[in-house]
Amino acid sequence: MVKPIVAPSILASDFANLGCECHKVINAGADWLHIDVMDGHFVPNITLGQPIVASLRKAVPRVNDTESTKPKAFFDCHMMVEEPEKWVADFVKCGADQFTFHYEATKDPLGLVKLIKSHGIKAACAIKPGTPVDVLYELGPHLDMALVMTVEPGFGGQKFMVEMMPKVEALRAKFPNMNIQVDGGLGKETIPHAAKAGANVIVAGTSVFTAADPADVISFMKGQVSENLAAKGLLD
Ligand SMILES: O=C(CO)[C@@H](O)[C@H](O)COP(=O)(O)O
Repeated sequence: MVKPIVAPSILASDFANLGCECHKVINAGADWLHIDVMDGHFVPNITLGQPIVASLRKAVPRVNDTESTKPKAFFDCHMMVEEPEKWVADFVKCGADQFTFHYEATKDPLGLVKLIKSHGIKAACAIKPGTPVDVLYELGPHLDMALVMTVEPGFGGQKFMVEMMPKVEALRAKFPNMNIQVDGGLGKETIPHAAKAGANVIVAGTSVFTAADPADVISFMKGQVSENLAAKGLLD
């Protein structure tokens, strides 16, 4: 059983007002914040690192922080970096709740999952569009989440690749109770494909942060995911 989760990608936010931008989408119904970390090597772009995540953590406390009255969120860190092993401890320290590494970036995916979990946070693995889904079959039982990229990683605002949906279907068939995330080009027009295929964690940058009414976009996407999960008997 899984829940619908919408994770706005902060890459599409106004970085000069990052805290307020995050509060805006959390107040509009976002469950997680998706934090795209790019190193200029694994992908041809550079985004943000630990100092920004640490600052954001002060503005957006952890979900289990009962003392703060600020809007809270789960930090879903998507590490588009080479040698992801090197960054686990730093990102745990600056406030990550989940560390998603790329299957293509490591020689020892299972060892990395164990390392991440040994720090007490959740471990997830992403695959690029050209990577076959079956690389995740053995790793799946050890993962908290699998991420099927629906664009080439590196940039926001790209076109959703509907041809990735058979990967999502295959993962949902094998792992009915696992969080399955899709990332890239998701919005009101494309969510029906992802929801039907069985994705339950939806990353959406441009469509949420540039919307006149982010709450409407988030609730539409959650509604689509809920309906499809319910039809499969998997809605938590
Ligand atoms: O990881 C990435 C891109 O590499 C994504 O998280 C995008 O940032 C999603 O942006 P939109 O396609 O929703 O604008």
